[in-house]
Amino acid sequence: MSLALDAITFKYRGTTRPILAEISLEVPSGTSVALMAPSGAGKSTLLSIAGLLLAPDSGSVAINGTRRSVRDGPVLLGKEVGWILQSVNLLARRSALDNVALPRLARGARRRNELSHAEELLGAVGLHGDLQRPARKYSGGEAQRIGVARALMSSPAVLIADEPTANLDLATARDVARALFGAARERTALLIATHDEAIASMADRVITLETSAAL
Ligand SMILES: Nc1ncnc2c1ncn2[C@@H]1O[C@H](COP(=O)(O)OP(=O)(O)OP(=O)(O)O)[C@@H](O)[C@H]1O
Repeated sequence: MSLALDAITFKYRGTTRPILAEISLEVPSGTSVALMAPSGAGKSTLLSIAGLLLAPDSGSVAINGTRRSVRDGPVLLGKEVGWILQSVNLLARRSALDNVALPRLARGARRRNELSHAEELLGAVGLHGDLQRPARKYSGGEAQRIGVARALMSSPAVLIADEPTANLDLATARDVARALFGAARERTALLIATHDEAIASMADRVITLETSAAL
């Protein structure tokens, strides 16, 4: 079991009722779960808890069977836990290959191996050809694909995607999502929040959060 949330309850300070109450879900390795909910229902909050950025009031998070807390977050972030957000923040002047490989190179990995792994992952998300072009020359959809490859570079046990296609037009968003699901399959446990039903339907399972009257 790669990601397991058990009875997560969370309330923001100053609010009266929990935004999340007793939420449990499991994302086995190699599978995906899409989280859908109306705006404000707590998707990002739940993702932050799953990604060890925010401590729940009660309940637990386990990654690969080991219970983890926010204290583990800084160590596991970008390694066992990968993130993909709405904006991808690439290094504009560095190549697509460098953007994907740099986090690993910065940790002392061997350049040749890492560049070849980066090329394989960029291929898995549909980017082929000249990967030496600076990142600023890629379109929004292509940049987000580079972000997906970058997040997969450290072979994270868990990949958390918070509305990763929200800044793209509908057709591009769905293409990028297809690439994301394809590349993540068999590599990681993917938990993705989205408002787009077509994207959610690409996941192995869809979970809908009910709106909580938190405030
Ligand atoms: N730091 C905070 N302090 C107090 N309330 C917060 C804080 N962050 C978020 N909230 C509130 O908690 C609720 C859930 O927010 P969250 O961002 O998790 O929702 P969401 O489902 O991801 O929404 P969206 O789809 O619009 O991104 C919202 O009502 C939000 O205003």
